[in-house]
Amino acid sequence: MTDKLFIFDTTLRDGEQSPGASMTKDEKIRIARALEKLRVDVIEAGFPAASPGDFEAVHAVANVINDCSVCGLSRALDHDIDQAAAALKGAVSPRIHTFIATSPIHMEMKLRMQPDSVVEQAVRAVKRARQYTDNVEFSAEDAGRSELDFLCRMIEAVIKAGATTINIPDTVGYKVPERFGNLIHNLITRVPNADKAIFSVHCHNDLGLAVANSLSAVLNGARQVECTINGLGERAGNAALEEIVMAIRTRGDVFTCQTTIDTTQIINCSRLVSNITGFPVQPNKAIVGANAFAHESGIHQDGVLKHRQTYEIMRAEDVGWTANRMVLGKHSGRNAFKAHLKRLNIEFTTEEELNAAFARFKELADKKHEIYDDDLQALVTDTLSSEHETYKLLYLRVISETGELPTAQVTLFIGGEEKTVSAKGSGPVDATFKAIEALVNSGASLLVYSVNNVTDGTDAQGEVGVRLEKEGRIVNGQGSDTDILVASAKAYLNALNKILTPLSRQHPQQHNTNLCKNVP
Ligand SMILES: CC(=O)SCCNC(=O)CCNC(=O)[C@H](O)C(C)(C)COP(=O)(O)OP(=O)(O)OC[C@H]1O[C@@H](n2cnc3c(N)ncnc32)[C@H](O)[C@@H]1OP(=O)(O)O
Ligand SMILES: CC(C)C(=O)C(=O)O
Repeated sequence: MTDKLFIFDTTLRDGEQSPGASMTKDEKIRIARALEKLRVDVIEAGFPAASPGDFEAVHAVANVINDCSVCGLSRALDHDIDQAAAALKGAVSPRIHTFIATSPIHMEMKLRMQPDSVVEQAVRAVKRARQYTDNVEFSAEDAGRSELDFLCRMIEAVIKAGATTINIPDTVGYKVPERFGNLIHNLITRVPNADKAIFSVHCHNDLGLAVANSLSAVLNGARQVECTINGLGERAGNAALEEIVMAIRTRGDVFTCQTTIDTTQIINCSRLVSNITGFPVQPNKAIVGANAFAHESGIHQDGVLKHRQTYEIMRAEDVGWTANRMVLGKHSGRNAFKAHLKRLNIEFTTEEELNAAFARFKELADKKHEIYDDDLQALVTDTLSSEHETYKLLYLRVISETGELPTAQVTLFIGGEEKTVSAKGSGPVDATFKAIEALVNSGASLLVYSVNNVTDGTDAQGEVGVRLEKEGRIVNGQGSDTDILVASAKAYLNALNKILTPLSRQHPQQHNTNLCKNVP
């Protein structure tokens, strides 16, 4: 007998708390649609009380998703709960998720509240949420460092108040698997009304143990796991959805539960999230890394050729990698192009968008031999995100020679007019950015510049990510092209187009000093 493990995806909420991963409403809708196809059970779409932009984004997601529950996070405060309820209006299955910290350090130092008042506030919050929906989740923030007796008391009280899901977060990623599993076991056996709720876990990856802790909890009775695509999330991130799901599926001999995830959608979701946030997936990342199913050494190749399972415990196709590729190139037509996009779950709402993407595809195919899925994803992101462009690149010429400062000549389309300028810089990218700034004068500062090749070979598309900051607001921009300088200019303009448009979501995090901002 197996039972169901619910998958609660929080890419759009905790994932978005990654410094620099803020998403616009449209980006959240695109990811939510992909998560619906992946068949997650719950999509946590945001924190409606955080900003008007996030409220709108949660509302929009709630109104386009039909096949899974849509959830909004709120503190244990009337105002936050009312905002969450209002944002979720129209959802087929709305869930309000309310939380309050239960560890001594959080209660004393952060909330500055007595434990009794914390229980009272939690009960009040759950009751208020229940006035809006019968699908209410309660989280005991920092449960991983909370005292067991107090946690039992709190959980019993909030279940009695109407919470239907009890989430046990390891908020700071402090637990180790055996202890975390024991905690879940103890809670489920000690709380008298535990059978009236589903126990859930939400693990952070500060010690690289988020997935291991989540799985240990599942072995001890947790039946919901909160996780994110690519493990995105606050600080070192959350448990990676793809790793949890594939571990449960691959080790059916160990786990007595199953998810209802369509695993073939995993790669599409991973690429989409990476593309939108500008956070690349490391090649050796489990399941979704480019090398996860690649074999390089002769002995491994020999083994796989003779019998695949000698070196593979999962099938690449089962998570959405294509085993037999239909090659897309400059001789391909619109139907093949559309078929590839359909497989990637990319849909255009208008014929113009499709035509623009097809024209860009043809341009790219003229420059490189083979177009891979990542190329398409990058190219389409460019097409979809160019809708609201105030600044558009028309022309770029960069001269770089030994012993001389590089010069960039840039022509931009700004508010209906073409404008050209030249500027020198310490490197070709620096010259390009300086020339753009000479025309735009944005006042933004560059926090991060990164380059990745999207596909292999010297004809690969380069994908550039930049992060700009202006008056505390941080945005990411992406651009892709076979010419790294053109990709850099596009990424910079993409970020400028976001930062100079009205604020959709202000991220609380101001700086990320771990990332490099040296510009060549
Ligand atoms: C572990 C997690 O991931 S929790 C979720 C984290 N996500 C976010 O913080 C979302 C983005 N946050 C925000 O936009 C803002 O912090 C807001 C809108 C939520 C609140 O902003 P502000 O009202 O300016 O408060 P600020 O963020 O400075 O401080 C948080 C306040 O909430 C209180 N608080 C924190 N958690 C809770 C809770 N669960 N229930 C009730 N109050 C809480 C704090 O004690 C503090 O109260 P104080 O102002 O009386 O000292
Ligand atoms: C609000 C809760 C679920 C959380 O994000 C955490 O504790 O990490």
